[in-house]
Amino acid sequence: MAVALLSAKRSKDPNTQVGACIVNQENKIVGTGYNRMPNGCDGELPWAHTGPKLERKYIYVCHAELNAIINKSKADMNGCTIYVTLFPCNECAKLIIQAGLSEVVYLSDKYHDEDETIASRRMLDLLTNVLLEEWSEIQINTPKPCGKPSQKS
Ligand SMILES: Nc1nc(=O)n([C@H]2C[C@H](O)[C@@H](COP(=O)(O)O)O2)cc1CO
Ligand SMILES: [Zn+2]
Repeated sequence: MAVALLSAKRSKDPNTQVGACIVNQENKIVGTGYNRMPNGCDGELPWAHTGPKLERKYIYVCHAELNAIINKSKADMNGCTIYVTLFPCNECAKLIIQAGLSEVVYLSDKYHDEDETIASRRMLDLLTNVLLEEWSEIQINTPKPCGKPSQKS
């Protein structure tokens, strides 16, 4: 989950940064991702979360889970676990299931009562091999940059 949190830090979403990390049965990392615009579209699409539908991020952004699955280094993800900093939406739940992942570990569930989350839970709960766990709060302390302090005359 700490790696998922670190990945989230790369997101340019000004409102919600989400990170995901997929590990195999030996706990080796096989993919990471964060919410971002499709490749090559950075800076061209809106990050707003209000306003007209086509000027809001939602129809463009690739979710962290999608990116982690796409970035995977392993052909087969059966039996893998996905650590994600925010409970998956319905579209990502479908991807997670179809990719053969066995376990979902999440940190925040801030959209618990949204239809997308309810639908996601419904699908994930249907699979007995998908476990949902809540993590206690973890904090990453960003180290101060090393190197010489700039010299002022
Ligand atoms: N599990 C998730 N993975 C994600 O990558 N996201 C992304 C989509 C948006 O970029 C952002 C949510 O924006 P907001 O509605 O909190 O301003 O998080 C959202 C969810 C929640 O469904
Ligand atoms: Zn999603």
